Amino acid sequence: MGTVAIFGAGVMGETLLSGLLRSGRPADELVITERRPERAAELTEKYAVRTVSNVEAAEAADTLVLVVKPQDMAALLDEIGPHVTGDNLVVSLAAGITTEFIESHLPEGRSVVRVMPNTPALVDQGMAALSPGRHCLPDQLDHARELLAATGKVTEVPEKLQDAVTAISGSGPAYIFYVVEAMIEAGVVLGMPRATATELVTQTLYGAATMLRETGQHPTVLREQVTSPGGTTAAALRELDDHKVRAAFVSAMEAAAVRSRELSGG
Ligand SMILES: NC(=O)C1=CN([C@@H]2O[C@H](COP(=O)(O)OP(=O)(O)OC[C@H]3O[C@@H](n4cnc5c(N)ncnc54)[C@H](OP(=O)(O)O)[C@@H]3O)[C@@H](O)[C@H]2O)C=CC1
Ligand SMILES: O=C(O)[C@@H]1CCC=N1
Repeated sequence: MGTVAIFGAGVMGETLLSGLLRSGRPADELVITERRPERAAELTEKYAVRTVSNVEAAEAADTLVLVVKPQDMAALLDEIGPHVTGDNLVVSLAAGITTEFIESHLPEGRSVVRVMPNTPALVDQGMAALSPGRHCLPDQLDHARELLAATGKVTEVPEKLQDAVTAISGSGPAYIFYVVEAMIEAGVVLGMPRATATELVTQTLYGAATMLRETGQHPTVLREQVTSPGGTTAAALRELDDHKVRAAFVSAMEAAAVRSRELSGG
C-alpha cells in the first residue's frame, strides 16, 4: 500500500488516521492535509504524522484517501488531479460523490474506490462498504479493503446501493445516539439520576447489539422474547406504533438517501 495520504483530517479523516496507527501502520507511511493550519498543528502534535500541502501529499502518496466534505470535493480533485498517476489508488469516503464524478476530474484511467465508512471506526467497530470505479483492479480493491479493515468490518456493494448504505450505516450511528438520548431523557423523567440512566441505556444497547450479532436471531424473535403477554414491553411498543416510530425511521432513512444523491452534484 506504500504511503497513504489522508486529504481532510476532520472527524472521519482523523478516525481513519487513528485507526491506521492503532493497527500498526508506521506514522512515517502516512501524511495528512488540512485546510486550517491550527487543525494541522493539533493533529501533528497528537499523532506525530506529517502535515503537507495537497499537492505534496498527492506526489508523496501511493494511496490517496479523500475525506473532505462532498461540497469541497471538486476543488480538491482539480487541485490534485494533475499529480495523480496511473500507479495511484484514489479512495473516496465522501457521501454521495460517485466514482464517475471523481474519474471525470482526474486524468483518464485512474483507479478509484468509493467507500462509505462510519464513526464506530474510532473504536475499531466500523462498518465500511466499498464500490470499485471503472478502472480499479482487483488487487487495488483488496488494498482499499485492507485499509478500511484496520477499523472494522468491510463489505462490497454495487455502487448504485451506496446512497442506501449511507442512509443505513453511514448516518446510522446518529440515529442510535438519538434513540439513546431519548431513552436517557425518559429515565430522568421517571426519576432516575442521569448517570444511572446513561449506564442502564448504554449497557442495554451494547447487550442488544451483541445478541443480534452473536445469536444470529431475527430482531423480531429477539423483540418477542422481551415482550411478555400483557406486560410492560407490549405497553411501550404500542405507544411507539401509535406514534408511527417505525414509519418515521423509514421516512428518515429515505430522506438520507435522497440527500446523498443530491450531494453527488459536488
Ligand atoms: N462524519 C461521519 O460520520 C462520516 C463522514 N463521511 C464523509 O467524510 C467526509 C468528511 O466528513 P467529516 O469528517 O464529518 O467532515 P469534517 O468537516 O469534519 O472534515 C473535513 C475536513 O476536510 C477539510 N478540508 C476541506 N477542504 C479541504 C482541502 N481542499 N484540503 C484539505 N482539507 C480540506 C475541512 O476543513 P474545514 O474545517 O476548513 O472545512 C475539514 O477539516 C465527508 O465527505 C462525509 O460525507 C462518511 C461517513 C461518515
Ligand atoms: O451526515 C453526513 O453527510 C455524513 C455522511 C454519513 C454520515 N455523515
